[in-house]
Amino acid sequence: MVTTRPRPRPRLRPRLRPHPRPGSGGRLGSGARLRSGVRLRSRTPLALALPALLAVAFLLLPLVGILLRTRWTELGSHLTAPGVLEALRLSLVVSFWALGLSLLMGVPLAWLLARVEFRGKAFVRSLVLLPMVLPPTVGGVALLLGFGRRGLLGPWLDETFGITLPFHTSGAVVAATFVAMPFLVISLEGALGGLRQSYEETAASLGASPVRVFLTVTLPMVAPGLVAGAALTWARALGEFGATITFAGNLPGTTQTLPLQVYLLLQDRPEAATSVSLLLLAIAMAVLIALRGRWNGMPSPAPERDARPAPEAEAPADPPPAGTGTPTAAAGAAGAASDVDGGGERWPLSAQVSGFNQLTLDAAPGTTIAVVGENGSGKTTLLRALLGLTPRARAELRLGDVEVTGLPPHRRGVAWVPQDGALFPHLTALANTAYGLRARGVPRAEARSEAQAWLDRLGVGHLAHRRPAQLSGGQAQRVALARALAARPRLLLLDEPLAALDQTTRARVRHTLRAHLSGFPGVCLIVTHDPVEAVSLADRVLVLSEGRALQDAAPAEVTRHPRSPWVARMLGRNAWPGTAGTDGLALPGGGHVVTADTLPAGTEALAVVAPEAVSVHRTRPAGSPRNVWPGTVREITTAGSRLRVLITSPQAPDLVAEITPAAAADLGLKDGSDVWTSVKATEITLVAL
Ligand SMILES: Nc1ncnc2c1ncn2[C@@H]1O[C@H](COP(=O)(O)OP(=O)(O)OP(=O)(O)O)[C@@H](O)[C@H]1O
Repeated sequence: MVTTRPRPRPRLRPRLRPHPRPGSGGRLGSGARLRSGVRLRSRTPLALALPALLAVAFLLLPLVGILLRTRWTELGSHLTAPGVLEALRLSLVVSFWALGLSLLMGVPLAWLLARVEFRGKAFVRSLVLLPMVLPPTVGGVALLLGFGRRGLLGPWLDETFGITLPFHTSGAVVAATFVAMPFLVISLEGALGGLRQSYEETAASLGASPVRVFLTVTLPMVAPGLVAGAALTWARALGEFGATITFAGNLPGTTQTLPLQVYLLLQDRPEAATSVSLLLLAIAMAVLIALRGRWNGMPSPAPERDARPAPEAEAPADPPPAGTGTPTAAAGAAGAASDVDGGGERWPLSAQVSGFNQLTLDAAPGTTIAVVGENGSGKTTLLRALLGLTPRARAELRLGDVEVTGLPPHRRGVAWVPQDGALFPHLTALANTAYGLRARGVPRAEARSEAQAWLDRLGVGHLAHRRPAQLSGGQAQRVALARALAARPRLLLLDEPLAALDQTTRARVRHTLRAHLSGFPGVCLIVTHDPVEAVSLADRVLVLSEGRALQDAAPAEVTRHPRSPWVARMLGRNAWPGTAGTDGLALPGGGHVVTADTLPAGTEALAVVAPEAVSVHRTRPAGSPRNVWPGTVREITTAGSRLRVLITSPQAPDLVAEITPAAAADLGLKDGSDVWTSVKATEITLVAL
């Protein structure tokens, strides 16, 4: 029998990358373009192609009519006629005012619709859409009844501000805003809906107020949607006719915009009307071409850029503990360390969690707790409760002397590193890392030098000026960690911090992480599915089951005495539940395990066996231990330099043995081989459940 340390089961997780900016992803339509520039052509059924072509012709013909009937020689004189120029000026004034008002009111409205749950949301959304489907003249009548002289608000506007909207340019602005604002709201709401909230939540956890988050994270990230919506809104306002003429009238120089001019010219000088129509048509086409389909959610092909991640940076072989570092990093890092702990302040954790999670958590500063549990056991909910981000669980939370329970997420001092890091894609690694410091009001230069020091300490200082899309998964993860540590939190929450890394990088980053966590003056919670991570990084392992703490103990204790078969298997052990008898454990299927330990008869317990304690034989071992079972090899997998062999038996639960490849070759093991397994009674630990 060969002994070795238990190894984690290999995990099959996709390598995560920083998420692309919304609107920069690709969608392939029919005739999609491949990288090589080759177009995919599919056979189009004639029954669909013909009406589609008819539709194109139907849309195209009027435009061709304008182009053919335009008197090109007179175009200049038509467009520079005083009346036309006046109408153009007015159109520009009205459309830009309408755009401004739409931005002012429409952006917050889109945010509200996308981010806040409230009663009557469906009604508000319908209200936003209404001007798009309402005949504009009906819109004009409605505006008269709302804001006209004898409308609901008109007399008050007149008496209080001396404003009379009808027959005034402001009336034309109101009419244009009424019909154009929906384009902005719809476009922006769509963009906000496509933006993962973890960016905004992470920004809040770094100390940014909701308004700051909106201005520095949300808006830049939805910029393409916002620009597209704004352009459409402006174009719609520029072309507005029906509501304007009904509500504001057709007064030259006051409310007579270009579309109204076209209407007038058509009666007396149709050729001039054609020229002005051509101008409006050209403007509309220019806007649509500039947007290239972005307004309906179809992204335009992004310009090719070098988004290749940098090669994985060599982390310092032995990273310095907190407060020390390379000469360049030392000054900033030392400053950072002293700032982090607020001049020596340390942050013990005391939390009482209710709701889906029901547990009490107390930990001294500097403690790292690995949070483990099956899928759905409440790990993420626990973190979100501590952040104050979920109504599903509530944490009465005290960090040091500060009672943070009633504080909003951005004032808690609880930094969160989500699984994918959620680096802000529009900021460099340096600006990402400085984000939390800037949110706390640290001057720009100081924040940047401190951020650079943190990046240096995490071994990614040379990537400071890269955007997240140009970082590998491991580099991005380290930047995310630097960003969280730089924010000087009182509690650090890491959600599977190493999940995105390959095995080699994982070992290196784990080493770096351990060094930095040892200098952290608060408590750190790490959600993990990786037993090596749990055992090597944490001082305590908190096992969750259905939101409750199943076990909260030192890693060695959890490994030796796992309180559930799941924990035992996660830690790479065999675990058989059963009922204690006089000399071991009676298994539910009728089998029996003889153990050296004993428990009071009738106790529900687990028999825990390390895989390397299981011996495999081709024939029944003579004079062997009392736990001997026949079995069949069902699966052989590698675990580092060793092999894990899954053996099933009619007389015992499934068993995993770990042996060397040489031993497996000697035994001639393969799938389906008949074998005997044996385990010494002294190698079995009994754990009462
Ligand atoms: N927003 C929600 N509304 C309702 N139920 C939810 C919501 N989010 C999570 N849940 C449920 O709460 C339970 C705990 O979920 P949670 O995401 O905290 O589990 P987890 O331990 O983090 O799981 P995993 O390992 O799969 O990430 C699950 O049963 C899940 O289905």
